[in-house]
Amino acid sequence: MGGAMLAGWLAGGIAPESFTVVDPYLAEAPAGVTLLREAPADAAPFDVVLLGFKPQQLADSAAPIVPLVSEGTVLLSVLAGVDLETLRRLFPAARAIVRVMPNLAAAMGKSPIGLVGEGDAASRAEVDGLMAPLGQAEWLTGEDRMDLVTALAGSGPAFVYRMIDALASGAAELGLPRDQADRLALAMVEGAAALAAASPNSPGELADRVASPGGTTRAGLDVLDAEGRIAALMTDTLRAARDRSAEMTREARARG
Ligand SMILES: NC(=O)C1=CN([C@@H]2O[C@H](COP(=O)(O)OP(=O)(O)OC[C@H]3O[C@@H](n4cnc5c(N)ncnc54)[C@H](O)[C@@H]3O)[C@@H](O)[C@H]2O)C=CC1
Ligand SMILES: O=C(O)[C@@H]1CCC=N1
Repeated sequence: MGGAMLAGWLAGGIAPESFTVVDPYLAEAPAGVTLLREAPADAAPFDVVLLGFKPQQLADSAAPIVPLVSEGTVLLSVLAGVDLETLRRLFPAARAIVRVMPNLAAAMGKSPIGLVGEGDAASRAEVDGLMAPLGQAEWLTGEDRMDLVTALAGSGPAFVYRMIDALASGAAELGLPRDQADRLALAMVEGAAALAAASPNSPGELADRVASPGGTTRAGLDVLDAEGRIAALMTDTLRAARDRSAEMTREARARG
């Protein structure tokens, strides 16, 4: 995820020389970006530090980063299920701590981004500026909403990919060659999403616009909508992801 954000920042015109990546395993960093295998022991604190490792690594990986975070540092975390309280306990000096929930489309400047954090208006404006090249950022009114936004914005692409795959599988099952079904399903979703993004109408309205009375689309929508199937499936999917995020938050707190 950190690599996708870095790609988005570089594509947005930020100089590669302004980034330092600390990663013990990453094969290489983009040209001009400094890649270190461990946090530098003697470096001055950074203006912005982004935590991008796995949530389960936080307790072990935080210590070498603590000296890089001072009263002048904005600490950003993309770690799912790690709350502000846990981050503040580990990084007491930070000027501001902000949880950021993007997805991999940040590399193309197309990510939804949920934000929640502490800090003054100046810190928030700084974070808004940093997020601008990555996609559409929105501040959440409470941290309790971050679990759900993690499910929707963070995990959401996987749910959509599963649906594209299911559409192609269904078309293959019904007779199309699989590779052709894959191409047509993907092109259809790309076009439908672009159209919806550019339209003043809601996706719900657009679905009804595609459906001619008594036509093919209505026959298909009737299957999706029967007994609230699609709505219940999506709600259950988001609920499971949201609840796992809440559970991870409790686990991270217990790890300290
Ligand atoms: N994959 C996704 O779409 C999203 C992931 N996230 C969050 O992003 C974080 C990373 O997830 P992914 O990018 O999927 O995992 P990943 O495995 O692709 O990236 C993790 C990176 O951390 C590095 N790493 C391992 N130990 C380290 C250490 N001690 N210090 C510094 N770096 C270390 C790894 O070498 C790797 O490059 C997680 O906290 C996850 O919750 C958030 C939103 C979306
Ligand atoms: O699956 C995960 O836990 C991470 C957070 C959101 C997307 N990937």
